[in-house]
Amino acid sequence: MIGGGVMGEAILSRLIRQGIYAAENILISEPQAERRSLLQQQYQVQVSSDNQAAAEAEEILLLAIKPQILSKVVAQLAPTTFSNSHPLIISILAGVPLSKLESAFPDQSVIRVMPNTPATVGAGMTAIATGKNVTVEELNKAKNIFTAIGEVVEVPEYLMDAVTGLSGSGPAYVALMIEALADGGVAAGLPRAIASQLAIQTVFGTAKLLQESQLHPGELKDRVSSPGGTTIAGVAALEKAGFRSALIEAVLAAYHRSQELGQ
Ligand SMILES: NC(=O)C1=CN([C@@H]2O[C@H](COP(=O)(O)OP(=O)(O)OC[C@H]3O[C@@H](n4cnc5c(N)ncnc54)[C@H](O)[C@@H]3O)[C@@H](O)[C@H]2O)C=CC1
Ligand SMILES: O=C(O)[C@@H]1CCC=N1
Repeated sequence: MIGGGVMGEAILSRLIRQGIYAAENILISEPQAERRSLLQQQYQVQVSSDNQAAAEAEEILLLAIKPQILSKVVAQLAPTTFSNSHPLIISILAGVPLSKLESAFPDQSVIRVMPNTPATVGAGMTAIATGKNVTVEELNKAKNIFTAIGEVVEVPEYLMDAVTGLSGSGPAYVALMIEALADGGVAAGLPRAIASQLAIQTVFGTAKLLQESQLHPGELKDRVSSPGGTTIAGVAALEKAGFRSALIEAVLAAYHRSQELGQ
């Protein structure tokens, strides 16, 4: 793995916990010394400050750096890096298209994925788009990795920026909503800890109910909204504040930023 940050850690921690990879078979190249020691102490993975060491992986090379520095990182790898090894290259970089990845790693199998941070607890959502050199076996290997940390969906590459805007960035939108729900509870007199517990479990429970019942979200909203009751008063306040359009605009803003990052 090149890049041992938030998302890299989310993925490796779950893969180790699920027994998909043994810690000793994972090498993370990461320039921040404090990140290296945290990853080594917490997960017993191998760490290095040398990307070349990580790039010489035998099976999988997972790129988990910021999209803005991909070119710099690739330029620093030896031209002979892949002369003796052909790892499956998996990129989690927002916005970076397969065309750019394949020109950075000519003749290598490249897969573009968009995971998200709930992968840490095995509840991730990952979309996969495959490059032109990828075999069925390699695709299945990538699917197995990301299935171990949550749900997986295969999409055509042109949808990956939309995926990034929704599920890639989505945990931040939901966290913001949970924080605001708890604030509402505190405003109504609840102690912070109880307000947070109520907010988190309400969002978790509603998502679980929708996932298992296959109900349309609008149907669930109607079932909760008793005539003349409390819920419809809250829903009316949300509609007045443009809650829906705010979320739609958030996804679109992140989608457009993902497109920009891929330029
Ligand atoms: N944070 C998230 O929820 C998600 C992030 N991603 C993608 O994951 C990638 C990493 O994002 P985060 O983990 O959030 O960022 P981060 O900043 O937490 O992690 C990036 C890591 O790369 C390291 N780094 C910097 N320069 C480097 C170099 N030259 N060589 C090797 N490592 C270097 C940094 O020290 C840092 O630890 C990005 O491309 C992002 O688009 C994708 C899905 C979700
Ligand atoms: O904010 C970002 O750019 C990354 C990609 C999706 C979630 N975090």
